[in-house]
Amino acid sequence: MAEPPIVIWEREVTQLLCPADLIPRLEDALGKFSRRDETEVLQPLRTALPLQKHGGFMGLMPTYMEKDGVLSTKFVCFYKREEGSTLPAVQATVVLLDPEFGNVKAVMDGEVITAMRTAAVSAISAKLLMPPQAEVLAILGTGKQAISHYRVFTETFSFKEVRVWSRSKQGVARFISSVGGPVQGCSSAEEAVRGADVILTVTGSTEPVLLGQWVKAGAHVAAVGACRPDWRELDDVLMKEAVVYADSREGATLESGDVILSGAEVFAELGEVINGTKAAHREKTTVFKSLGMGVEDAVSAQLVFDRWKAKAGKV
Ligand SMILES: NC(=O)c1ccc[n+]([C@@H]2O[C@H](COP(=O)([O-])OP(=O)(O)OC[C@H]3O[C@@H](n4cnc5c(N)ncnc54)[C@H](O)[C@@H]3O)[C@@H](O)[C@H]2O)c1
Ligand SMILES: O=C(O)[C@@H]1CCCCN1
Repeated sequence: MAEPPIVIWEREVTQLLCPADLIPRLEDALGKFSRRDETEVLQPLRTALPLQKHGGFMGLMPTYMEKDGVLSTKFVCFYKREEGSTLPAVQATVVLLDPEFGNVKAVMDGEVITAMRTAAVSAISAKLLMPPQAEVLAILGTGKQAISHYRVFTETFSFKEVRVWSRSKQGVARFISSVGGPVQGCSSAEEAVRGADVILTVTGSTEPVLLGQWVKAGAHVAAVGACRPDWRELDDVLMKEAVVYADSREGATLESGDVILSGAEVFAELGEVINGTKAAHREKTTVFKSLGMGVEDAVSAQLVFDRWKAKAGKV
């Protein structure tokens, strides 16, 4: 009889995950994914079940890493929320299974995993693609992803200036008090991004919030929101001018409104740059379109599980 699954929830996941540990594991996972070796990473395109009545979707994100012995699925519900809504935009749970016996080993909070791994992958895109001596970071959006991105980026890089914009002044004020570090609130997205070397779009917007005419030549944009074919964060000018990278070429061409509706070509996956099979055009304006992948959740959940067992003396 298999042991009942352990439950590892938000506080413990937060204590067990840190960017310094996550980033190398995610770089390894992105490279394995882009090699398309099914014994390394088996990750079908996620299922997105429409929750019509509530303006959302339930995503099912299975991943199997045969060589590493990792089997997981993330269940994630994500919604387009109206301004002033107090409902969460994203709710997630990650299940880690034993691939040989099929039993569930652990059930974990997916909020912290999603927030941390998404920010860590954006940081990997910046490591590879931002201009040398990048000094100014601009963040558009002030929610969960904005906070995790602020924390990972300020731990990983040393920017001289960090700016933030939100569609509400209250959002900016809440963000500044949440992060507890140096950041300048801006009254418009244009004010935040003009002259910035790295721009993070982490909004729930379905229309462009970042216009190409505001973006400095050679800047790097990590676009995290707008993960549906008819949702946008970036305008056509930026998508046409930039060299576009993605976590998954298939994900971007089937799920990203910024790619689909602009007709932009995906030049490379981050994993291809990590594997050395595609160039990092740091000298050009670059966009990393992040959709999110199950393999990122799988390696994050395995790290949490390993750390939990070590802490409980169960290695
Ligand atoms: N790429 C990935 O792997 C990944 C992972 C998780 C979430 N996401 C996406 O990232 C986005 C942010 O997620 P979150 O968890 O931070 O959500 P959140 O609700 O915590 O924050 C959303 C932020 O966007 C702002 N916003 C919402 N609608 C807007 C609009 N129309 N114009 C301008 N700003 C607007 C909100 O004010 C808030 O500051 C969502 O679109 C979510 O689906 C992507
Ligand atoms: O990969 C993820 O976790 C996110 C969930 C929200 C929609 C975009 N993808």
